[in-house]
Amino acid sequence: MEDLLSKIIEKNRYLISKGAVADYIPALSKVNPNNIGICIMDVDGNNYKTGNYDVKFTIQSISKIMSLMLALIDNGEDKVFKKIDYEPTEEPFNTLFKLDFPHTVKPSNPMINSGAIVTTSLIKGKGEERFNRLLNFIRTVTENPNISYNEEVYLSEKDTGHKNRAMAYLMKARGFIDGDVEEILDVYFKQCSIEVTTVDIAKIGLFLANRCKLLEQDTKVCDARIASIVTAIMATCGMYNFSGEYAATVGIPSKSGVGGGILGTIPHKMGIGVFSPTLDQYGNSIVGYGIMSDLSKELNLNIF
Ligand SMILES: NC(=O)CC[C@H](N)C(=O)O
Repeated sequence: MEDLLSKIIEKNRYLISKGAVADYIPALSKVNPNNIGICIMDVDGNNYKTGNYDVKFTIQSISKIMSLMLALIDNGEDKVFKKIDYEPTEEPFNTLFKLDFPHTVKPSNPMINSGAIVTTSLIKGKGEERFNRLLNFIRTVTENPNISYNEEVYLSEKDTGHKNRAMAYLMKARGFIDGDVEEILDVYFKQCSIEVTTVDIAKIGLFLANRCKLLEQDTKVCDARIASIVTAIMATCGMYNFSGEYAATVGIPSKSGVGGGILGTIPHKMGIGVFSPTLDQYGNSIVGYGIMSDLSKELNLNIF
């Protein structure tokens, strides 16, 4: 298996130069573009790791599935989806478009930034407590108590996240979010700067695949319904406005982040973590997409 994973990495390495690291968050432009890592964990307890699988990167939008899980635990499905829709969009992840349309009453889905900011606002807790609860939830699911956030990336994003700030204030003005906008944005920026490895995100994928149960301990952290909702939203919205083509060509419910990570989950089977920092025009890892396509074909993982 490791041989196959190494071959897949080498086959896709040429794609590094076809993409670019995210530089709209200045601190992200400093990452080494040449790292490529894969980690796969299945429900039988097998782990396979290759390449730079243990290099840390910022979780970015992959955090949106964790905040969604916690918001669902805190509020229940009905309350959450009163505030955010379940629907895919053909707009990019950072769009403001439609938020001010007269008939719009909520963001399209929790995987684009506007929906994710609303999701974060639904996590219970005051001030630091909200972020700490999310961080602890991520530590529990990854079984990695050392996970923390990257202060430089957090400050860089807080400093330059004008578009996120604009959409958050617009949503506040339109009554889509309650609470203090700056406080909510602060949690959002911090959650995006949490550092993980492919092992950590593969573990999250495995947790979803195992219906919200930690594999080794056989402990149920939350209701299996939450895994079902989150996996469905990953399959339809997880790769932004590339989600349709990705579902048709890869067929693995996945979530990407501009840090270069892609998390895949195959219900009842396995979790996959892939990392390579250069991105395509949608903000998805360009090598990561190549690797996920090859894994899907070689291991027959397409769920559709
Ligand atoms: N696509 C992403 O990973 C976006 C997350 C990033 N922190 C942002 O808000 O722009």
